[in-house]
Amino acid sequence: MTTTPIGAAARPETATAMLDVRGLKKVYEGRGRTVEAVRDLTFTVGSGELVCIVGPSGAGKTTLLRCIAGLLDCTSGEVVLEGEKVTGPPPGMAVVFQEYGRSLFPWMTVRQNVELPLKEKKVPKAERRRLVQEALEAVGLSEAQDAHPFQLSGGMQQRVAIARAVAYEPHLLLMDEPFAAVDAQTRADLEDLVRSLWKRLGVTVLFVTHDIDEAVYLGRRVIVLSSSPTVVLEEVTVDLPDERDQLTTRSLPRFAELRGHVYELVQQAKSGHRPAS
Ligand SMILES: Nc1ncnc2c1ncn2[C@@H]1O[C@H](COP(=O)(O)OP(=O)(O)OP(=O)(O)O)[C@@H](O)[C@H]1O
Repeated sequence: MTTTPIGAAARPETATAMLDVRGLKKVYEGRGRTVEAVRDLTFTVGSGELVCIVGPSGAGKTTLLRCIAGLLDCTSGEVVLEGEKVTGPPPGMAVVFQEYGRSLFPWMTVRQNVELPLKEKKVPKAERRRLVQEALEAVGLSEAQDAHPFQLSGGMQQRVAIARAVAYEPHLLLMDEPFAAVDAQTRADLEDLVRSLWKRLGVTVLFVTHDIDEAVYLGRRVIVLSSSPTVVLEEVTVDLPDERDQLTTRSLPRFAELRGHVYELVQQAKSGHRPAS
């Protein structure tokens, strides 16, 4: 029985906006085909928040992340990061993709992979060494720094990708279905890793996932997208205790209520439901 209503989240009034997505629209055009992937998306992510985005397959989640990351031009609307309009990959952002196998360089060691963006950022050598060491320790991979990616499990490779993003000291960390390709146990461990890094480093995280349980477990807020052409269906506040662990949190009645609510929204989205404008 629901005792506390679940509803649209209040905007984080107190938090400074780290990310502002305003009226974002993306239409793909080419080869005589036009696809309106994202119709009109507006939302804010406050500094230090961990926000998850869920939506049906093809809802435009990857398109949205690519626009935020400055890898894709939006058709209209804008993305503003820390007050600056995004027109290309911004310096304060790091992205972790689903395909860790393709995002790591196989000929480089773990340490070299993590260090590479820092070299590009022209971080001095001693500072680079410290950042790489700290990031590898944070993801539990200090021992594997001289290994090559192919010598590691999928979960460990994804930890390397996370370490690389963390070492870069981003203000905003974008994660695009980062755990979709790992087994359930590894996924649970990586979810806890993301929460602990988020709490420890104070980084703002925008996490895209297909998995409703994962979104509710990780986020303080879940933004549910409609099916394509995409708009925000609802922003759900996750009012679960901040101290989360896989067993206790997932057994809470409130967790079940929130998961049920987000599940219903995603089902509605699949059947083409759109919010009243
Ligand atoms: N480069 C492209 N050219 C044309 N259409 C595209 C392109 N990339 C994506 N699309 C279309 O845009 C829509 C949204 O795709 P997108 O990959 O962003 O969705 P998604 O929510 O990330 O999907 P999934 O959850 O299945 O990964 C889809 O209809 C897709 O076919």
